[in-house]
Amino acid sequence: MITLQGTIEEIIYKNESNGYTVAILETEDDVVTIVGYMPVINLGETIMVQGNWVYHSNYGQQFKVDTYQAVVPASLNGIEKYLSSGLIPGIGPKIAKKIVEKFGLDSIDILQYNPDRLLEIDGIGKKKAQKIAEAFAEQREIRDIMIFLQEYGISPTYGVRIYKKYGNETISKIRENPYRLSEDIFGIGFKMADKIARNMGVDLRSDYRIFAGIKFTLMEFSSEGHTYVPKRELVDKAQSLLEVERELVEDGITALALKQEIQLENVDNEIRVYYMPFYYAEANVSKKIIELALTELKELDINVEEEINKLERESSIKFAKNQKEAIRQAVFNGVLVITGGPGTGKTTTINSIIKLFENQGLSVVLAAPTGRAAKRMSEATLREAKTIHRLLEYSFVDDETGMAFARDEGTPIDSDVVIIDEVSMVDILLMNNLLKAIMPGTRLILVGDVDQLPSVGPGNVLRDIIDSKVVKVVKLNEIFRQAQESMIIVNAHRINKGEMPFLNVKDKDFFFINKDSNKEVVDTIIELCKERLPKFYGYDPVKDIQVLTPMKKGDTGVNVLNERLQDVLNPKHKLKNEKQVGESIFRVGDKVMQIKNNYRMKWEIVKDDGINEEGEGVFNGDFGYVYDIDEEENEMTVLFDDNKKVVYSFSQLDELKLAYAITIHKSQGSEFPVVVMPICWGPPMLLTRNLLYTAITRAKELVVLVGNKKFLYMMINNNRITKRYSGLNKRLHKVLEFIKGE
Ligand SMILES: Nc1ncnc2c1ncn2[C@@H]1O[C@H](COP(=O)(O)OP(=O)(O)OP(=O)(O)O)[C@@H](O)[C@H]1O
Repeated sequence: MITLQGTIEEIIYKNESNGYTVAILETEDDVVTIVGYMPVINLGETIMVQGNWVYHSNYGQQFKVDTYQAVVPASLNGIEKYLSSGLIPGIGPKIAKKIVEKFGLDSIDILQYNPDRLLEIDGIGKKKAQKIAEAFAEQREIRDIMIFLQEYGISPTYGVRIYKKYGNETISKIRENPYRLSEDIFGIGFKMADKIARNMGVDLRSDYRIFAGIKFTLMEFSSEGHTYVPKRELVDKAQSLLEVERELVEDGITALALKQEIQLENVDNEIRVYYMPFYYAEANVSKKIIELALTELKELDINVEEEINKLERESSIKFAKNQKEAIRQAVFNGVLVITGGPGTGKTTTINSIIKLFENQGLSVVLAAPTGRAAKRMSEATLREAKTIHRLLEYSFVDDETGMAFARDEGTPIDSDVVIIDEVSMVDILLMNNLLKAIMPGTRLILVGDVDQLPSVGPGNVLRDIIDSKVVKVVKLNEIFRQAQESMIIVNAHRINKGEMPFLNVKDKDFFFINKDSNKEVVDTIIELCKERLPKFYGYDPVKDIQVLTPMKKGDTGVNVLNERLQDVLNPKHKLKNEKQVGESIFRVGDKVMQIKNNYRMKWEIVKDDGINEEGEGVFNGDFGYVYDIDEEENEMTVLFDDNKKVVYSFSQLDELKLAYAITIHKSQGSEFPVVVMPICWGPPMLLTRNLLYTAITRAKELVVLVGNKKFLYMMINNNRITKRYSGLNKRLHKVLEFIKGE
């Protein structure tokens, strides 16, 4: 084994996910290429490497690194390069130069032991000095942890996430039970945790392993939307994952049930296995729905039919029979479901219900599951509508508890009527949290289109409640004349009934462009967004047009479409900063979407009058534009709706994705002026009628489908509504029977 020491002059290649690096090392008397797994080396850093010389047929002589250690950089040049590499947020090339000019070879020591002295540098104030000191300390800690993780084959991308979760307890926590990684870290599944554990010598048949494998399998079922899984299926799947005897899995399930981490339930001679939170949620939702439905309401001293006539006169419309029925039932029921497709008058009905109650002096609150849906509800009713999370005052409590809902049984929502829109998107956990905060005697009105895709999270809440028939349901089914003008609405209803849509009717809003190959489809979509739609209809290609696709991967998936659309709609430009994250590039001006809820992310609205507004929370599905990329500070600023400015550190950029194209699943609850969608081959599990229905009902003004009609027909005929294991319907009946004493 040979040892070399030198400074990293250049990083030629680095695979972010596994740490494989090719770099140029300048030693005292030579310049050499080094290759190997070195996840935590940085430009300008001085390192000592151990390994051997190898000969590569294309690249010649190289030094293959087996192990390496960092050495505190010894030269002024080395220190400056190291500090300016972007490793420490707050220090960019300019500040690095100043630090080295001031402190010379002591620079690193000053950062480590005496960061107060940074104040001596022009341009560094107290706040900035503190930020740099913290970042430097964290960087040191991360380095030790990364090296530990690297020994067990964990890539740097995950290393950072693990560190964020466990902090300086990382090493001890993983040593104690490596399987916790699969529960705690987004992106680490059982298989990866298992590999690490096996590397550490954990036994194949250990309890930790069996429990983790069972819980992981159960979570996989829930990520497909199931609230429970039949025990047989769970054992089959967990056994093939764990590769141990069946009895061990069965025993593991019993042990977990005794520890109350899972719940077993015998229904019609089938044992159902629930992950605990879903069990509690399902049980509470059923109890609460029945309780709300049966609680006697404070009677309103009105003649409902007269009120309805009055509302008709005031809004100069004649309600359809079912609209009247919905208004009537809203008065008499603790729980009412109003369902219907697009253009069937849901919004008009809600507006009338709100007016009726408000006229009687009752308070009404409005909410919807996503920020965008809440915004639309607010625009349609001219009243404040919140996200359900906001309504329940979801917020940070303390480090131990994390985020929690402040509104619950103890501090319920203070309102006589609660109306929730887009309920098809609400999963069992959120429904449970919502119902906890609703007092018996409050009227709850759930509005939604049951034919949309079900919630992303587990459960089939709206459908189960409707199918159970235990509460009043009014289905709106008349498409009003005004709505009939729109082919989007007419076709949405046709598709929902399994009929072919009317395509390319002159002067209408629903078009199909025939293209056979995937390449032609993508080329046409690009051309539509860039040229045709802006030119002929005046649409803004980025703001107004949304490309929706069923798929993430493949020729017509979001990744490819985004790359192509970014290329033409926001091309590379020397004045536009860029930042590469994984496979994609963010560029100033790009359209992006937040892909997970981050309740603690700070935003600021900068107003003309100089009084700025501040708040917290950026949510899954929020759209924004890249406003600034600052290499010096390692930060990217995004401008969201209402001019909310949010600053992301580079390490948070995995919360954002390019959004010229998004998946149909991610589009739920949003609306766009124009929807463009590829119609191509894909797995039948995915290409379903309600996926197509959801996509086209997102468009307000224009739909353009591009592809092969064969696949359009295939989607319309594919009425497979993927079965979800959910016990809510049955449970609602059980609770009702119990209360009635049957
Ligand atoms: N009773 C009625 N008579 C005539 N027109 C009506 C009536 N009710 C609603 N409309 C009109 O029908 C159209 C669709 O109604 P509305 O927006 O309430 O439906 P919606 O179900 O909320 O639709 P979407 O889900 O697409 O938002 C609107 O233009 C509305 O003014």
